[in-house]
Amino acid sequence: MLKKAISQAKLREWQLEINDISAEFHLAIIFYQFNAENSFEAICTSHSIDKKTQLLHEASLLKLVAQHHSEKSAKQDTLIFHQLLRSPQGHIIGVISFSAKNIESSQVPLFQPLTIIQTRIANMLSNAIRYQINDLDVDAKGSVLLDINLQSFIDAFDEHIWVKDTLGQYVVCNKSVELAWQKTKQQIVGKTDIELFDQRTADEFLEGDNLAINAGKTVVVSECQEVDIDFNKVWIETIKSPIRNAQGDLSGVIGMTRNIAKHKEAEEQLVLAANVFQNAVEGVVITDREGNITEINQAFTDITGYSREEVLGQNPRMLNSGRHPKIFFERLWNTLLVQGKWHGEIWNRRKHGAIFPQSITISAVYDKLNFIQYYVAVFADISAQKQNEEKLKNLAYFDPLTQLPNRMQFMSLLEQEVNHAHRAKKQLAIIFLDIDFFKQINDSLGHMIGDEILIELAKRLSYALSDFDVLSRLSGDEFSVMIPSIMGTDSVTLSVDRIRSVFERPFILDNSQSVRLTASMGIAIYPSDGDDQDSLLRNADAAMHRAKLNGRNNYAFYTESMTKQAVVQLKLQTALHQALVNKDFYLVYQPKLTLSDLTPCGFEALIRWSDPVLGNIPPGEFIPLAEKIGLIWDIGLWVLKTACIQGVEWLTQGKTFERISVNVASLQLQRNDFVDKVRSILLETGLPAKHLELEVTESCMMQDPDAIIRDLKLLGAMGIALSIDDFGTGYSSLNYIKKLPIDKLKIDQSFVRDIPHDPNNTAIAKAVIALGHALNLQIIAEGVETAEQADFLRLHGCDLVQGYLFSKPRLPEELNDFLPVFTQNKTI
Ligand SMILES: Nc1nc2c(ncn2[C@@H]2O[C@@H]3COP(=O)(O)O[C@H]4[C@@H](O)[C@H](n5cnc6c(=O)[nH]c(N)nc65)O[C@@H]4COP(=O)(O)O[C@H]3[C@H]2O)c(=O)[nH]1
Repeated sequence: MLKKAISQAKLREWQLEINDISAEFHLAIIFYQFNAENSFEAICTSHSIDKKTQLLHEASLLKLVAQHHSEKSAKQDTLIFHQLLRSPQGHIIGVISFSAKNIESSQVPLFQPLTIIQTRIANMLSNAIRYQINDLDVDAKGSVLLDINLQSFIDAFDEHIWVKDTLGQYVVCNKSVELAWQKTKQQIVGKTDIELFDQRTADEFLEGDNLAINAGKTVVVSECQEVDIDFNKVWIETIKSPIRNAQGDLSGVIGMTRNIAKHKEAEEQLVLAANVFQNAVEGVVITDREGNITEINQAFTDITGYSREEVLGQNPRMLNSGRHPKIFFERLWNTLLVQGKWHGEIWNRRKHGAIFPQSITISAVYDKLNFIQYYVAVFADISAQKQNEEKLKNLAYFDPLTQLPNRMQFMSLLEQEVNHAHRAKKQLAIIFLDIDFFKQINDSLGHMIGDEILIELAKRLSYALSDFDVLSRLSGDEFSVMIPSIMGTDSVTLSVDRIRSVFERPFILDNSQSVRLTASMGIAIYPSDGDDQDSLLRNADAAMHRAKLNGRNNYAFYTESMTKQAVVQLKLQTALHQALVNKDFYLVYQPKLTLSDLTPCGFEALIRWSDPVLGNIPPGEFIPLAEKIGLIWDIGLWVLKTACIQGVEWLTQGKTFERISVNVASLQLQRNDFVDKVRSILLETGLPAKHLELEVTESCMMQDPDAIIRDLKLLGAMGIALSIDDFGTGYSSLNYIKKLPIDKLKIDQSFVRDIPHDPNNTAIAKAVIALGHALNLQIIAEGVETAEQADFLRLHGCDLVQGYLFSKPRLPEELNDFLPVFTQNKTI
């Protein structure tokens, strides 16, 4: 893709250059620059180029672009070269295209001028490329003309060059030979080796001659270390080749001795580099500039599991773990292309699927022209290092015995939560827990057993607490719990209760012995008992000590009044759990009447709880608690079933009523099996749906109103009447009221209480009646205590009433006045 447009001024300069070169070499030259759509447009062309040649170039280039810019193509009798022009960072900035005709007749010499042109073009177009074009004499066909004699030619070489005839006499030698042998040409030419050297050396040289003659081709006859005239040790190599005349007869031997020190050095370097490459502990992968793997080392295979054969030609993205987002690799490539190097950590995937972290350095390797040629990545598997770091982190922040956060981690989390609670204006609680008499357990049963108990306790506590609570082991037998975002002391008491339940089961030890434990707890609340993590923990600790003083197996709030409140709450909670089992609940029924003629039309079932110890507890107190501790579902079903059984009993006794209404808590409605439960209770008890009414509160619409509307419609379709209780006290969304399949609105008793004297309540009562009637709903007023209230409601069109004025909620057997008896036998 074209990364940088070339300026018009530069293009004009190149146009002149292109004309110049094409005239010089009789070639067609075009420079293409890609446009934004990544298709190219011709920018500079040589004067001589015709449309046909240009089209030929373009067709061939298009094909090459599709093949990712390979650099040469042949078309018919024309050889077309495409030279990619890259910026020093490796970006393609354009393509220079040039062609020569009649390649059959001038294939070999043509190659050289073309190379020169390529070089020259590259020099012209890229500042990064510096090439010196030699002054070569080029004929029309492009062949290079040389005007030299053999002696001056061989004298130009540093290598020793000589020729011997078939008699073994030297016929030619160059200047280097004279220097090396410390003899003049005249002293050498016409002499044999025996005449020039000692016997051993002469034999050795003759043996080399024979070797080349017998082989019939150029052979290396010796490779050894010698001392040169400057007493430097050098590696030299001697090659010899037989010379034959036009008839094929042997006419002599040509020899050349050359200094191969550089070659040797490079060879040694190569061997060394290859050894380092293969034996490196780090994995090494080399790719070409397109990203195809060209080489890997053994460590790569050891780390990734892939053999050389499996990865050659593949892209390293085959190791991608999917753990890094796209932007990660975009940044990596950006750095690599701009800076030539990238270092960082990457998660890759081994052949067998496991992902692992590696520390990796990727470097771009440039060629002489500063084009990127390869990428080399060197990486180390740092899984072990990561694991160690993780272990160290664990040691610093977690208790090694229980794996719970330690004091340091707890305090840091507490600090964060305090800050959060401060911003959100919320409360949070800290429970400081200490196991009673744990020292005795350690002393009598040993520390191993003590540890076992602590581990088991940590597990039980983690299980009992909610996912949002933070449990930690502070030290020894001290634990702490942070409860973020509490709604008053009630929710803390619930957590305390859950923690206490953990101690109800004995702890079974390895030797099948069992121990019963208790704990003392202290509670501090943010912000009333401390406004930072230190004061909160300190005060929770102080409260725990007070709980211990109060006889252990106990808990205390930092603020004493809270402790009292919590004790009452906990007692109530425990008793409520027992009430269903012990059958301590019963129902009373309050009659509802038609206001116009005061004829009874039904009853509201209301629950009562009579606890043998705590006495009568009003529903206003225990229903919210039952909702909090999740008992409302069971209690609600018990009420519904009991009311239905009562309804059936009245009907079978021939007593008539329109409907019995039952209160439904919003938590009941939120269960998706509520409708099914109602249906099965009606079936089980035999009460016809037309005798049942459900009173729901507005607040039930607060969560998932669509699901609630769907369920209420199902209930309505069954024939059950639905009314909205306490209308006006809460949510009151007309939007939902409009959509709900309800029959009645109930004016809350708080609005009825002061009518007709309180102007606000009077206005609200009138508005609810008007609104309800506008929506075709019946209006019932509850808590009617006075004739004045009844008159007001009648005057303003209220349909139904209930209240102490007519009857208090009563036991079924006390309600005969409100249950007219049918004289005829009637089936239900
Ligand atoms: N001051 C005064 N009060 C009157 C008068 N007439 C009726 N009441 C009282 O007003 C409450 C009416 O029930 P609610 O608004 O549904 O309010 C109920 C209802 O929200 C809840 N509740 C009672 N039974 C159940 C039940 O079975 N299930 C559910 N979910 N909630 C129930 O407890 C609340 C209180 O119930 P209760 O104490 O039985 O109190 C009843 C009833 O005894 C009156 O003229 N003056």
